Amino acid sequence: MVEARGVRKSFGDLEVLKGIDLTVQQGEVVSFLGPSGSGKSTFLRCINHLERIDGGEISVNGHLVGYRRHNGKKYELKPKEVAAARRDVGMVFQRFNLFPHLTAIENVMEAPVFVKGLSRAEAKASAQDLLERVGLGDKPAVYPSALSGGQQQRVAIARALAMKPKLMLFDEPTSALDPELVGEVLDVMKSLAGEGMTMIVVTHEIGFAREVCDRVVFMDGGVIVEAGSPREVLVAPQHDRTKSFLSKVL
Ligand SMILES: Nc1ncnc2c1ncn2[C@@H]1O[C@H](COP(=O)(O)OP(=O)(O)OP(=O)(O)O)[C@@H](O)[C@H]1O
Repeated sequence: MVEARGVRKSFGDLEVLKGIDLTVQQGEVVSFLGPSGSGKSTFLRCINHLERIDGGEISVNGHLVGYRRHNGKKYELKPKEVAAARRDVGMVFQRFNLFPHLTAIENVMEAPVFVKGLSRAEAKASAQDLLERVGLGDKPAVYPSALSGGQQQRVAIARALAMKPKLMLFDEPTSALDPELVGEVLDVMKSLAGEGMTMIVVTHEIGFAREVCDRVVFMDGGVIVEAGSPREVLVAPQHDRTKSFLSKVL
């Protein structure tokens, strides 16, 4: 589903990604752990066309991110093609990013109506199903300001699912939540994982990484230091940098 080779990215003189290689199979759930500033969010944003990479290649579902190949040559995607490519990918951010002037159901309907051109009735029915799936079937008409952080994040997950993505990216989805609300969001993510969704999750929730993820990637200083099963990386890490990080967070 995701194939990254030698991905490099700098902001000015700051080299944030120094050659990332990663393959994520369909249905796999991969978590990214690492210290603040190690490049985890930047890598996710590169996968979703939110940042342009400076070197290497990423493909999602067989399509090169940012480019298409024709007769062996690479051509930069036009904005319309980028929009089409992004439909394969749903992303959930730390700070929900809901439209404050739209109700929960309108937030979920927005993209299917305006991007996919679905009728409002069709979009509304499937948005209601999605709200039910995230445990908010009774809140369609509520505005974000009247929802808790956990509820807003669950609406954000429903909104990302509304475009029927093949890959879901989560960028620290529980970091902005009060501790008592973290579990309800993780439960929704856990059930998505159980349904076979391919997911990449940047998180500081070690328990989620250990119990739900197929693979854990530890990143530091713009490189993948080690990757493996949750047991390999979290219980018996090989590298001092991983050990030192885990000793601070566990
Ligand atoms: N748009 C940008 N312009 C300039 N520098 C940026 C930009 N985005 C990220 N950076 C820098 O890139 C580095 C990596 O940031 P990134 O957000 O990817 O790290 P992270 O591992 O996700 O950290 P955190 O866990 O704190 O979110 C940081 O030093 C950050 O300040």
